[in-house]
Amino acid sequence: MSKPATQSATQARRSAIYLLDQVLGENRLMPEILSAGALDKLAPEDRARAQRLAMETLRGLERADRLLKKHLRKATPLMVHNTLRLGTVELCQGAAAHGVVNSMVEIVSKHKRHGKLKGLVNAVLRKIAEEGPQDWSNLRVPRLPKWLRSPLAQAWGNPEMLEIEKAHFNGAPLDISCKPGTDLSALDGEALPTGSIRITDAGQVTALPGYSDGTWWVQDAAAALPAKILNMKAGETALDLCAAPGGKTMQMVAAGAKVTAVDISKGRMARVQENLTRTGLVASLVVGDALEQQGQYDAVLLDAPCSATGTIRRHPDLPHAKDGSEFGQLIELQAQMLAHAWSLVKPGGKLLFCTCSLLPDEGECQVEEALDMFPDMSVDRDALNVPGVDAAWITSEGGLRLRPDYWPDRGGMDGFYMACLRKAA
Ligand SMILES: C[S@@+](CC[C@H](N)C(=O)[O-])C[C@H]1O[C@@H](n2cnc3c(N)ncnc32)[C@H](O)[C@@H]1O
Repeated sequence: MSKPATQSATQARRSAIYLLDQVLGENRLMPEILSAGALDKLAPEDRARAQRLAMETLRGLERADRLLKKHLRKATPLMVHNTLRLGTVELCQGAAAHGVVNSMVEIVSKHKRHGKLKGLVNAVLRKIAEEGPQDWSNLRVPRLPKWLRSPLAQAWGNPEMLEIEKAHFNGAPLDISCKPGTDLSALDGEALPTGSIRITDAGQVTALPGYSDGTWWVQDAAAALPAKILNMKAGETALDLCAAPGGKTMQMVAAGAKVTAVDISKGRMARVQENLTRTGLVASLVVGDALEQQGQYDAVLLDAPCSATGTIRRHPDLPHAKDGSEFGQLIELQAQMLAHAWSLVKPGGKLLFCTCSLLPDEGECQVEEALDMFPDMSVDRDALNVPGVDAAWITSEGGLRLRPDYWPDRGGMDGFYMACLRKAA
């Protein structure tokens, strides 16, 4: 028998609070917490709801804290604070007050150590229910923490930074890539200029038409561009060096290329296999280090590990769980990977370097340095001539810079950098 709706909503909220405790207290990223099985016992709808609630709270955290500050005179334990933050975000986004307040009071009252604070939760959330929704919309768009805001504002400018933060706050729609010739009209989405299909308020992905037929897969419109730019032809060989979960591998296989997909993570490679099985596409899979691969390929695609700062719209946990201390190591690894990837490209072949980062050090600068280092490397500017690419996105060294504040009326795109590098024949 299914649980009553209120019980199920409270369960989802309790799990959302757990996710917030882990991100904000233990500096863990949501995918890491989820892959450790944190929500496995929940029904799929409750699991989706818990994740959505935690993400909405992280997006609105600055506003929630500003509203709560008025009502909290003493420091509250993190779990109780996160309960109040979640309650505040839900109330300010229009959820029914009695349901939210009762549920949050029940969650805290059952907590072994903090049960005695249920009165505080009740009193504060009742006040927020009265005044919060109006105050909420007058507050500024939440800003990134300084450690990340400063380098990004320096790279793109202060007004642009505000637009990027607006895009982060708005979250991301669902974008879809498909096999060539697929009819996706049943999805009722918007056809984007670059060829992806965009669905707003998609709900559960696995319930969308065509999911089980495997004709399409989820892939942000920006993330779909590297393989479009690489433009593989039937029968050509390609090495996808950091492949999981396999979006770009699937695009290249669907174009007819013979693809070898490499990823260092066995668990993430299992997701590539699942995706290939569902879509009926075939590639050779190698679990291993990109730096240890050998051979010669018509094309190499290097989607290097990076700060992932271009994906904050979909991963609002990132600025809260990280502090930028690993950036230096990542930049060094990207340079090593780029150099090794270059050795795997046949004469006359090409390397597509990309990162889902907003930091020029992980994009433009990597390519500028590689061009200085390798005399047989040049940028293939003609490769950027694909439908929907705006000339304003092309950088001085010949790469493509994408930012979350582009396409503002369409719902934005992930931040990405990519360049197609051609080896002399
Ligand atoms: C940005 S994700 C790749 C996304 C993928 N290209 C797609 O389109 O679906 C980066 C991947 O690099 C992998 N990775 C990190 N270090 C690696 C290494 N030394 N060798 C191979 N893969 C690595 C990670 O496991 C992760 O799956």
